[in-house]
Amino acid sequence: MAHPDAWLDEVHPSPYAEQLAQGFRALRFGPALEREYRVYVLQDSLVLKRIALSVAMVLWLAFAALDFVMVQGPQVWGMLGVRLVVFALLAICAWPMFRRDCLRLTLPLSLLCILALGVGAALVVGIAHRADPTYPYEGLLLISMGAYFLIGLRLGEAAGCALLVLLSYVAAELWAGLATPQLINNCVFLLFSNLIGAVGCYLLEFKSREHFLISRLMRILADHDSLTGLNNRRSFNRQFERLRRQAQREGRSLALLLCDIDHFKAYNDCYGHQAGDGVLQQVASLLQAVGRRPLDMAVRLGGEEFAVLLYDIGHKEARQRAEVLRSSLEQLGIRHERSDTASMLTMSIGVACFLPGGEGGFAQLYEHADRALYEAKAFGRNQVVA
Ligand SMILES: Nc1nc2c(ncn2[C@@H]2O[C@H](COP(=O)(O)OP(=O)(O)OP(=O)(O)O)[C@@H](O)[C@H]2O)c(=O)[nH]1
Repeated sequence: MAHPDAWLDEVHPSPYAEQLAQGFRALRFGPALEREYRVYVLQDSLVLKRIALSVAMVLWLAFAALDFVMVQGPQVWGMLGVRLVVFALLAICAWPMFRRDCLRLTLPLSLLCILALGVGAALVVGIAHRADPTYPYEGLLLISMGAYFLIGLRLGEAAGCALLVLLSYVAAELWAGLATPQLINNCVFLLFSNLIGAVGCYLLEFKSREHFLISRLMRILADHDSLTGLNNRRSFNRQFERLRRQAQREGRSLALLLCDIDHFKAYNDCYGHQAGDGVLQQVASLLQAVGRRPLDMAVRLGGEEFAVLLYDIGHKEARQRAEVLRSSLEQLGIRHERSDTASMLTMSIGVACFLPGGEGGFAQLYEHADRALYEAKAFGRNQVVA
């Protein structure tokens, strides 16, 4: 039976596959992936954080109403004062949290809100316990569980907040003069609840990290050809439109090289399909070398047809690059005794260009390059037509 992680071989080398194979029990990736994951978590939990903040504000007001019912005496005004300050702080945090461009602020604001709720609740309990030691303290549990499960914090952040809330509670109870056995009992209860929260939060974060890595790998698998590792037609179609718009915006040109190996059927028939696969991989490496800048793109369109999209390159230079590509395959000297064109494997290339300010879309550029490729084949193969 195949090893359950055998599929990772298909996406090697990839930092996501390597991290998945290495494991992440300490809930930490390598520095670059860790940065990417943190941005992903922030984006992913933004809606959750907004909902949690709205619910917290409503509940906080409901608890304020409950204070009125449960506590008779002047302390209620102190409790309400604390509730009011915390509510005002939540309202101030809510404003940037609901703006579109708030991503940078969401983590510090979430931490501030949960700490304000926790320390505020501990203070309210302390004020109440000075007069009535039977006043419930379990609201603190809700806040700790919210930190662990509700607002999309990572384990370290959630546990840090819950610990500070617990310490504030102890300080408030010492100030209130709560009997030591009751304080110990309450603290043990809160500590055990924190333990359960931390274990649950660890498992959630572990799954979230695993999901992050697997979803990135799935995207790579969906966008790349498994034999050559080049982009496939689907990602080419999608990214072409993005690059075309960028080229138009920046007044740059865009060149498309359509490449087709000559007499590849005959090569397969003569040397076998596996040797043919090896050749496709070698050709892919040549294409990658030609389209190696960040905005270039090397693609396997299907079978023995490839494309290279070159950003910010004019007609003349595109033709030169195509010529380099054609001759680099020739120079590999892969024997092809059944070729009518040459004694070695060759390819034909059609070139077309989008010039700044030019009209037309993908279909038009592709049609021009395809026509040029057809001519290269018709004129005898192993050549570039632009
Ligand atoms: N080894 C291998 N062969 C493939 C793969 N995909 C497609 N092919 C083969 O590529 C060949 C393409 O043949 P044709 O379309 O007739 O083209 P050609 O023989 O190169 O002829 P010209 O393009 O006119 O020079 C077919 O024999 C396909 O079986 C692949 O993944 N691996």
